[in-house]
Amino acid sequence: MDIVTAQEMYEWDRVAIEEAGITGAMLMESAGRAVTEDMLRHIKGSDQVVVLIGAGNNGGDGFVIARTLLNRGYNVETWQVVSDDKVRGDAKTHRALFQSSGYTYRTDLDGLEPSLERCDVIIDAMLGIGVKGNLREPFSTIVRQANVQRARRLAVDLPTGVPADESDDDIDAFRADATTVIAAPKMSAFLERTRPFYGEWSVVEIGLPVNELPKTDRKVWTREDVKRALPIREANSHKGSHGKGVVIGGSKHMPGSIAMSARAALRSGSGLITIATVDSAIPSVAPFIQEATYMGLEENDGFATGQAPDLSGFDGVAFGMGIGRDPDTRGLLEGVLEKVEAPLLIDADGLYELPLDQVRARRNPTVLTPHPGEFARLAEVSISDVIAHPFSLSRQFAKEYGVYLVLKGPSTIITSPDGEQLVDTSGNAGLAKGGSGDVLSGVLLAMMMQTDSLMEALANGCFLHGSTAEHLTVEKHSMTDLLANDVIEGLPVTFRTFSC
Ligand SMILES: NC(=O)C1=CN([C@@H]2O[C@H](COP(=O)(O)OP(=O)(O)OC[C@H]3O[C@@H](n4cnc5c(N)ncnc54)[C@H](OP(=O)(O)O)[C@@H]3O)[C@@H](O)[C@H]2O)[C@@H](O)CC1
Ligand SMILES: Nc1ncnc2c1ncn2[C@@H]1O[C@H](COP(=O)(O)OP(=O)(O)O)[C@@H](O)[C@H]1O
Ligand SMILES: [K+]
Repeated sequence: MDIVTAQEMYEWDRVAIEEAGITGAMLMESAGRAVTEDMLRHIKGSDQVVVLIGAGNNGGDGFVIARTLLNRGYNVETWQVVSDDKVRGDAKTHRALFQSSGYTYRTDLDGLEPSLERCDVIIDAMLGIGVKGNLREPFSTIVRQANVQRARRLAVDLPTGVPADESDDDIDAFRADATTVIAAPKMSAFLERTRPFYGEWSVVEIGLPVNELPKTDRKVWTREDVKRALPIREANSHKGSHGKGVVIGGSKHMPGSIAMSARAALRSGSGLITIATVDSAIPSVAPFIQEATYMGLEENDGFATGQAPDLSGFDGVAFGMGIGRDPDTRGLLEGVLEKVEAPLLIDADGLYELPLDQVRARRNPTVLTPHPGEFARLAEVSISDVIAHPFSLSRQFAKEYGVYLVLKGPSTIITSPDGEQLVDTSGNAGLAKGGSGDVLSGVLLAMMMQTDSLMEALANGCFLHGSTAEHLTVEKHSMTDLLANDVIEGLPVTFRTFSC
């Protein structure tokens, strides 16, 4: 499923209208009808519905929605919140259709608040992708009034006040319980600051000529994508067919991280996993992971040091989990960056003082898996910049350093060195705990060794990790008590949902 910016959406509309010959009014009719159909899940026959209509085409959709609901016998009050002369083009056409169907709308805004207080459902068709900057009156007052009502709040395309794209503006917007998105999700549905305004969202098809539309290089990675792309275990496979991987990390006082990464990699189908860690950590880790083999690293004061060991013969390497930030570890990291020819994943403390020039110089794939704080440090920007502009900063960074970047968060954005982006929305706040990232690194390492497409491998890994947290918090745990180790032990159920 493509993710669009406002500009890309306008281009799709242009192609539909100018090249495919679908009229704007026709598109608005199908959009309004498709949105109504979707919204009916949230509307009961006895509900009093208020439809709020603005000046642009989002408002035009609102006239179609109001007419469709009225035609079907629902109780609807329709409010155009701008003066008549502001409504133009296709929206004006649909207002005329609304009126010629025998329906009336109100514009006396003094009476709006009591209506909002009385109603059961508020449909927001005030502003869509055309919003610019902070809300002006009367929108800001109406949004404030709507947001405090007990009524269910449903938004058309996107909640009024939420921009479609990345933005630095403060957000004052309609707080939807659910949003019916037209044709394709907009970037803001995945951004930390704007995503909560959407509530639960769904996408409706509106009759755009899908095969003629310019492709975007940004997509949501869905369960169907995972089903198609997950590696299949052939009946006659042997352990070598599924990857021989090594996880390098851990320190005397942090032996747990590397154990979790290794265990997650094994649970995710790796053929063989070697744990490379400081000698002093091996006795505490080994009893818990008998399936792994071990490689001792030289240590100084409990931290790994010395040269990189011989890592030829491995199909994948993950570096950094629990390795600590001791300056003496740097030589080991530099050796790994220089010598490893297999795909190399770097996470956690491995990202702390990462020599980016050396990363750029690598001829083989490098995957970096930062959370926003780690990425801000790597890209030399503030965390609030990362939160506001994760798509563009990720793309810029991945292209500049030639890396696969997995920027973690409630929506995880995976970017290839040529700028293609996949977004994983699985997971929940149960994962906001120490150790979740270590588990993810293990799952990703296993996936990287079992498929030719690194992008698909990374997206599959993120999805498996996140959807395991989702099913565990439904069936067995709460978001409060869920631990990283629970996620590892929950992976088998996730895999089983894909294996039949
Ligand atoms: N054929 C199509 O294109 C289709 C489009 N579709 C639908 O159209 C929607 C996009 O429509 P759109 O481009 O008309 O923009 P939209 O968001 O309705 O409003 C623009 C108006 O808002 C105003 N305004 C802006 N910022 C403001 C602010 N801060 N505070 C207050 N006012 C502000 C702005 O005023 P201006 O700044 O120009 O004075 C202008 O009057 C899209 O989301 C989808 O729902 C579907 O029907 C499918 C077919
Ligand atoms: N609120 C959330 N919703 C969905 N996923 C989340 C949420 N919080 C964290 N995660 C996921 O949990 C993992 C946390 O990784 P990271 O921050 O590196 O954890 P740690 O450093 O504690 O191991 C990432 O995969 C991230 O996407
Ligand atoms: K809207």
